[in-house]
Amino acid sequence: MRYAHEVGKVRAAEQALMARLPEGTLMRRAAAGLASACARLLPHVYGARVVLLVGGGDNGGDALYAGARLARRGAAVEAVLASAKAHPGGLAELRAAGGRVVNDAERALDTADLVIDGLTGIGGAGGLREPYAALARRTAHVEGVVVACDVPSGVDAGSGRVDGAAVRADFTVTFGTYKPGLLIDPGAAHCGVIELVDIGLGRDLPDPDVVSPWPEDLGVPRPEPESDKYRRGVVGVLAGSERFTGAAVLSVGGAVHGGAGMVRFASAARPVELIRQRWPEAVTTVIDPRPSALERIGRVQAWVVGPGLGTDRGAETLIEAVLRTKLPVLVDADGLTVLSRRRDLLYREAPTVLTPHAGELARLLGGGVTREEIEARRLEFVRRAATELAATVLLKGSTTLIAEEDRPVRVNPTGTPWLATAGTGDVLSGLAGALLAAGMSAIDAATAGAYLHGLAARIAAGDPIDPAPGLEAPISAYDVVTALPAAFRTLA
Ligand SMILES: NC(=O)C1=CN([C@@H]2O[C@H](COP(=O)(O)OP(=O)(O)OC[C@H]3O[C@@H](n4cnc5c(N)ncnc54)[C@H](OP(=O)(O)O)[C@@H]3O)[C@@H](O)[C@H]2O)[C@@H](O)CC1
Ligand SMILES: [K+]
Repeated sequence: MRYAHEVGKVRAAEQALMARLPEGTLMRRAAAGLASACARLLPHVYGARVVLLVGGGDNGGDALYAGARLARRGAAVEAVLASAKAHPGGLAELRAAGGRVVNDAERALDTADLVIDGLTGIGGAGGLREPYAALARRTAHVEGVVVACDVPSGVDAGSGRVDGAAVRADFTVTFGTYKPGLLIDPGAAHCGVIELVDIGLGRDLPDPDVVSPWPEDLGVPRPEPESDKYRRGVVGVLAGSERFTGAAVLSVGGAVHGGAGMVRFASAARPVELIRQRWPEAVTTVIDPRPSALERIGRVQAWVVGPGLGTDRGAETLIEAVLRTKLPVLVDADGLTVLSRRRDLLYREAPTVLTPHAGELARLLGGGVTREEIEARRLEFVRRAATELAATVLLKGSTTLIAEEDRPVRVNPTGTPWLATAGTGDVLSGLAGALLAAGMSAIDAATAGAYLHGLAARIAAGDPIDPAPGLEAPISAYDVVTALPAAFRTLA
């Protein structure tokens, strides 16, 4: 896992450690890490043109000390000061090493091989003011490599929020621990490649607030030689209606390719007929929306309910029946709309996974919360939703977040903008439901489901190893289903 801590906790850990170390030690460690990362990015340090963008806080201090180190190795280092308060010790060290302060930012940036963005770090608050904002914007036209010190300036370190101008870095060298804003969009998209420099915070850091899994953290079960279809998990899918049939096909597709030992599908006559044709491996039952409907379907280990189900009384009856069982349930799409008027159904003993996008979550939370507010403050709202709705909440978006009360929020590292297309959410519901039925915990099934879904989309859209922008192609939700086996194979 990659671990991230809220800014207040980073500061507390830094203070605890600083109290035991000679003054300035931490900044020197940070600057040494930053300078050596920059040196690796340059073909030659000697003779390279390096420009420092320096704000009035310690982030600027780090940049100045790193610049001094590069100057001592023969780089031509120029500093552009955005504030009259630039770190005095750092400035003195840069000058002593042969670096200089310049006023003509345009000229310096035009010819830079490498730019260190030291405008703001964890102390940045709100949208960037001038002249910081103009300098941040100007970095978009730099031909050299842009390296952000700790956090790309203009990105809110705690949340990833970007309010106006922000640096888009090729590399971000961050200190001590990741910050949530480096892992969550739009901030994440401003970081480029992130390198974590250990400055010794280790034992002073508490449990993380946000984590992002590596493939080896996912714990997706593999069938044992003696596994039969029941042991691998039977997932029940209640989806589709006479009017909406496509969502059912996609959800069952996600479940079939999600490793379920068996998929039981129950719905109205038309979607059942379609599933029989498209997914003959599913066991189907035509049901009426009655409280006793589940009895006819047979035994399952987890339920998926909602995609294409409609939002009428019949859909509500089925959702109520499923949520009254003692089995894990994943509710998606129309199921979420029904739940927004029946939140009473959520307070149950067995695990519930909700998979809303921001609009659906706004409806579920109620109280005047808007989609725009959720999109701007996704971390805060996913946490709040997990607590208020007593469920595992997977909030879809350009970075999918997964929250459960009293646990670090998980950030999904896979995905592609091409995933924002109709029907992909239905695939995720079946996939995560199959993982629930296989015995994974709610948060692990949601995390692994989001990971595999995002990776399958990348595989379908283009090159999964080097997804260079421009080389990817549009995908359909069905392409995501088809690419799921390739996504699973990467976990082997
Ligand atoms: N603590 C440690 O031990 C260690 C800390 N380390 C480093 O320190 C960094 C944190 O330093 P920090 O606390 O000084 O804050 P920082 O990020 O430089 O920002 C403050 C400056 O930005 C300015 N500013 C803020 N918002 C603005 C806006 N919207 N628009 C424009 N300006 C704005 C603000 O201006 P002011 O409000 O004062 O006018 C002030 O000048 C951290 O990220 C890491 O790099 C490492 O060396 C490891 C050890
Ligand atoms: K910065």
